Amino acid sequence: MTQSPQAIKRGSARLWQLAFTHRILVSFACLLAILSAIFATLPFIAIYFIIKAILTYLNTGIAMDSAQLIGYGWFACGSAIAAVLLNFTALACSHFAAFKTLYQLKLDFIKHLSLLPLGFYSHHSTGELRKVVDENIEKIELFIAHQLPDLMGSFAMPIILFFVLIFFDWRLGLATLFPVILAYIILFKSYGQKGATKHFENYHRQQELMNNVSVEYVRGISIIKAFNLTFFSFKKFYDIVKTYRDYCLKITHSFETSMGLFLLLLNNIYLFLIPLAIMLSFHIDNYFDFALSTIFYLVFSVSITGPFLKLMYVSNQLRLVSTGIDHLDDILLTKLLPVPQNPQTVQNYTIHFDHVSFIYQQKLPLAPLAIDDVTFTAKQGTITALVGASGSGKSTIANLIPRFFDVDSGSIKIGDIDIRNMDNEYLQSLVSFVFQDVFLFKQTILDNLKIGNNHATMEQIIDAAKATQCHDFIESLPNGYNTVVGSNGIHLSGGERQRLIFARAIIKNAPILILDEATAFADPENEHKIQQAMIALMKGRTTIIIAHRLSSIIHADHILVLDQGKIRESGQHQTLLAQHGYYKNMWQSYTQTLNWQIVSTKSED
Ligand SMILES: Nc1ncnc2c1ncn2[C@@H]1O[C@H](COP(=O)(O)OP(=O)(O)OP(=O)(O)O)[C@@H](O)[C@H]1O
Repeated sequence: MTQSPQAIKRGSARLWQLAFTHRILVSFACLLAILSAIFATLPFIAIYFIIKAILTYLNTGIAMDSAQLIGYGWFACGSAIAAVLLNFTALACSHFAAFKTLYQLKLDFIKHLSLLPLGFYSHHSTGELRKVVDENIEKIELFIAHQLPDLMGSFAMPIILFFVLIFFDWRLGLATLFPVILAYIILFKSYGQKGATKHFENYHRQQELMNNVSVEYVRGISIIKAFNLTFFSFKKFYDIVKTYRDYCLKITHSFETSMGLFLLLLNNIYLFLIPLAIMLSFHIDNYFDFALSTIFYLVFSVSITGPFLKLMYVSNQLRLVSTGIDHLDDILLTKLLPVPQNPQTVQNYTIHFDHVSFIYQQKLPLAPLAIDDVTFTAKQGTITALVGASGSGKSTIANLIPRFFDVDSGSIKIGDIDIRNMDNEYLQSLVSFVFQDVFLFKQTILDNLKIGNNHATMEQIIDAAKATQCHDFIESLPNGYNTVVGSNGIHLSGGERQRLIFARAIIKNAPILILDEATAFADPENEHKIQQAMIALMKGRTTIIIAHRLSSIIHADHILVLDQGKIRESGQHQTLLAQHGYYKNMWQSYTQTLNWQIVSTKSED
């Protein structure tokens, strides 16, 4: 089912493409649904003949043929049962096809997500992705399993009705069909009205946005409580809910008249039928046949409403599901990073940036360069520190090395090989990335450490844990390395979690380390332990460290001072200080802040 972007159709065309993925099964389901619709009309025909027999008896006194009447009765029952059974089998087939399609689609989606560049996740929240996976794919399943057979039955029904209605008395038939046709003209006109499609699209997008923000809101509830914020102070959420409500109202208002008329006409067909029957009654010769037809049409008109309402409901759903699919495809169409034809491997781990520029929002004409013509070399086994003000481009440089994004110009090489010429899995195996945000899975500590390397021996794991100052606290836990993180009140401090992540990186044993220095957990004991863990981690690796405290990088082999995406100064700590430039100013501000902390602490004493 995985398709090239060009092969993917949009909107309802795409929905049909998906619906008929399992063509034979779905076609069979549709055929059975149509047959079920035909069988569902047969009891009415039997009823016609039963009424005819009764009226003939009342009119002429000729005795009714009871065997024939019972035959009609059995025919009506048999047809109704056949209609139910056919519908049941149609639904069984459509469900089977739907689950198969759903399964494949989810697999494709998850596979695609796993292949997307990691930078994709900085633009898409978990709430958004969850909605796309859960809701839109579920809607497709619902459409194929239920609504498609309904739609086929509902499409077949008007055609069958047309012939049945015209067959007995074409004038009464047209009088019955007239309000139905009028109802649909009114409804489709309102669908086509200016802005209706836009309202639907906006409604859908707003629903998605509300979903994302509500996830954010729930996640941030502790902060709201801690800062004693009221619901209304969480303005973003409130505004989005309000806008969503506005779109709901807009849609409701734009369809309120047409929908009202639609329902009024469909539910009151007799209002057209009876006056016409009265008018015609003055011009007919055979009252008996005419009365019979009129009764038949009055009975039959009641049963027409159901299928037509279903048709309306299913076409609405079709529109919603199609919009949902477009959102799904927007993600499926996100370009994967190009894969090299002849992937290369490296001989050494020196990183070289050659005139690299990068922009995040390429689609925006005036979007600034996050990285602007950056050139530097981080020699194998050395420590390169990135310093600079917030937004100067430190994280961007770090993110470009494992190809979270591809550069817009220039190149990044590891051991003289352009990273775009490497197999992505191979590149990831070369780099350990240690983020500030520490994320541990709700699994055992051992499992969390083994994420670094599933084949690591217990000895290697313990060695890594010892080097990063984790072993002692792990041993003190009730089940040691088999303690589940977050279970039974087991809570790890921020510093402990940070050190576990360091141990995991050591276990991965990648030759390149990208380290986003943690600024939290800076109490003296923890800081000392974290420093020791960091030294163990950096040993022998080509390290790029995003430094937030200048004191931690004074021994770095190379310091890059960034300013607005450009390298403003570079060199070692002492060399940079001797230049009396930007770095010196940063250093002075930094040391002043430290002194201020000491002074203020003293003054408090
Ligand atoms: N995902 C993103 N989408 C769009 N722009 C981004 C994204 N991430 C960063 N930027 C922009 O790119 C520029 C460089 O950001 P970057 O995160 O690299 O800076 P930084 O020096 O690491 O900042 P900090 O120290 O605050 O983390 C900034 O202008 C930032 O707003």
